[in-house]
Amino acid sequence: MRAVLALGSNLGRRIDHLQGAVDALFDAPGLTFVAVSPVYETDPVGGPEQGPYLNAVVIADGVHDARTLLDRAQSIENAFGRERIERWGPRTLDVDLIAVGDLRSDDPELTLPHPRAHERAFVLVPWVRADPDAVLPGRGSVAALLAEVDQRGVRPRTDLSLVPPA
Ligand SMILES: Nc1ncnc2c1ncn2[C@@H]1O[C@H](COP(=O)(O)OP(=O)(O)OP(=O)(O)O)[C@@H](O)[C@H]1O
Ligand SMILES: Nc1nc2c(c(=O)[nH]1)N=C(CO)CN2
Repeated sequence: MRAVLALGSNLGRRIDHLQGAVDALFDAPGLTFVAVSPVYETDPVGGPEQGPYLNAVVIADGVHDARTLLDRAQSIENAFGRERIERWGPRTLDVDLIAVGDLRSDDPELTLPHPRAHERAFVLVPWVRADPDAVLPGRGSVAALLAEVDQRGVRPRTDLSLVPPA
């Protein structure tokens, strides 16, 4: 299956955290790199007052089990010093599973597709750049969803970029 992951960071060396996540995701055998989006600087959505995020999307193939991928995403977050203090609070690294194939799940531990992806410009804008034909299962084309969201808080950082894993 193909998986779409959203990366975010608003603490410390933000771009290094995003690059570290890309590298760590693919550093063990199993996942195949498909694409990485440009990097965007985004106004924080929800939570306490906090600094701007860098956000990007990465796409991987060869996923056999969504739960294993979630475990991997969470251990990568932890390796980058992620502390869970409050909901939607600032973080060194966030790795969210946006979609895994056509899987649908309403398990709170792993909800698929991600329940807020369709309304988040900081996910949809990079995703459509990584895959112009992207479809969010159950909600249709990402390009069409984008027309419904406010994109003003999402700015390209053309001076930054993520390199595909070695
Ligand atoms: N699709 C998903 N991707 C990542 N985590 C998920 C998903 N669905 C459910 N979860 C659960 O959400 C819990 C909280 O995750 P996290 O702390 O990253 O939330 P958040 O990033 O602050 O907020 P949001 O869920 O709005 O992105 C995790 O422990 C995880 O089990
Ligand atoms: N701009 C922006 N805002 C957020 C983000 C994020 O990655 N970018 N992540 C959140 C929880 O997942 C909450 N708010």
